[in-house]
Amino acid sequence: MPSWRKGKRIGYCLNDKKKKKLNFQGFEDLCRQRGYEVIEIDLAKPLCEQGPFDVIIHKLSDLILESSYDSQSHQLIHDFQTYVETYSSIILLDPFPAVRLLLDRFESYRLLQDFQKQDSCIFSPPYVELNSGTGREAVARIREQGLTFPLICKTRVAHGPSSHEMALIFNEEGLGEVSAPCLLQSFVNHDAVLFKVFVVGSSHFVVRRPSLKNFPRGESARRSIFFNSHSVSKPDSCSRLTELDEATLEPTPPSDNVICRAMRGLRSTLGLSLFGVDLIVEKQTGRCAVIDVNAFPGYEGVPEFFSALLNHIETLLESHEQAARARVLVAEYSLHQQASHVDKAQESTHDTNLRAPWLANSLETPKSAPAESSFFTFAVLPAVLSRH
Ligand SMILES: Nc1ncnc2c1ncn2[C@@H]1O[C@H](COP(=O)(O)OP(=O)(O)OP(=O)(O)O)[C@@H](O)[C@H]1O
Ligand SMILES: O=P(O)(O)O[C@H]1[C@H](OP(=O)(O)O)[C@@H](OP(=O)(O)O)[C@@H](O)[C@@H](O)[C@@H]1OP(=O)(O)O
Ligand SMILES: [Mg+2]
Ligand SMILES: [Mg+2]
Repeated sequence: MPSWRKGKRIGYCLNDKKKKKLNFQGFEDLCRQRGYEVIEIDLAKPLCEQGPFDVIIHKLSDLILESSYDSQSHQLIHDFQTYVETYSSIILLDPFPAVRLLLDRFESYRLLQDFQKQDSCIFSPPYVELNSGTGREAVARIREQGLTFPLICKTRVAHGPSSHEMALIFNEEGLGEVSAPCLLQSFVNHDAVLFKVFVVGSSHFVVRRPSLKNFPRGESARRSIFFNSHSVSKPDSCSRLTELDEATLEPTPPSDNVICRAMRGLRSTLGLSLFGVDLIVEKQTGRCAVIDVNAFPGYEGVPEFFSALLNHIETLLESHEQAARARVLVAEYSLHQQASHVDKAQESTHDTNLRAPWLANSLETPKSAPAESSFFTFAVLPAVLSRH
């Protein structure tokens, strides 16, 4: 067994629904077969009584969301965060600030807009944020930004049952029915096909799902359509809203190149390992649009999820161990340098019996050490490590 696997403990914290949907027991079994200890974290007990942990997997979106208005949840999240900061070697999948960002569509869509400026391989449809106010203000904002109908209205909060309640709006009158805080996004025709990209570390998996049908572009007299997103884009969704009115060819999935580039960029922009990205292909242009990003999604239709997750964990454990070993070697090298400075100093001060003040404490680092250590880290250490 490699040393980075030996005695390692993987903690997890998922609600019953998530455990059941993922059949998480299968993952526990896989981890135990490879020699890991797996611990289900009980949030009612202090973490220090349940640790130590090398890795923690969680979907604490409910609690993170509640922590902004509920003091008990705030305390739990605060204690959890303090614990992982205290034991900084713990690998947390995923860090709370990165997860928190995805719970707020205002924040995540702003980030997607910035992302498309850096990388034009995908785009994020234009939108306006409505913090408060009436339909009249919504009309003004839409006109100001030059957005055209139809629009899709999404709640600001991106997680939880009510976050999936949406509306399709076809005219200014329909804007009177939206309730802030929400976001109004340009509707992109995409032939009713959604590509869900499920990311696990550096791997990703693409799954095809049903999606909303095409609608004529421009303002129309149609009444707004209210729907729940889970009734249109789950594997077994069966809705009139996903039935195309016209016969069309199957849309071509986004190319591997586009998906790889976009996921690589999003992974580092978001600072997440476990997330899902919803992509659609614009009918008129063939461009690929990102319309949603979810933290730790369902991975439904990805039979490789557990093995990909464990591989990702093992890659992280191995690189953590390498980094720790490198730190030890740098420290040893630094001590060795100090010792040789001592020898030299003793030789040169032998006659007078004088010693440099910093030599009084042999653990004190001489001023030249950082430069030498960094030379050691970048030039010598890789060669040393490759021999270990
Ligand atoms: N800009 C858009 N243009 C066209 N269709 C869209 C757009 N945004 C969303 N949709 C459709 O609406 C559905 C729900 O939107 P979205 O993915 O943002 O909601 P969600 O509730 O966050 O979904 P999830 O369950 O994946 O978290 C999508 O699956 C897609 O069918
Ligand atoms: O079960 P969870 O609470 O994690 O639900 C997530 C759901 O997974 P599920 O498929 O297991 O329902 C995801 O579906 P897929 O993208 O994978 O289709 C997506 O809807 C997320 O937005 C949900 O996260 P939440 O809205 O709750 O933050
Ligand atoms: Mg979605
Ligand atoms: Mg979502």
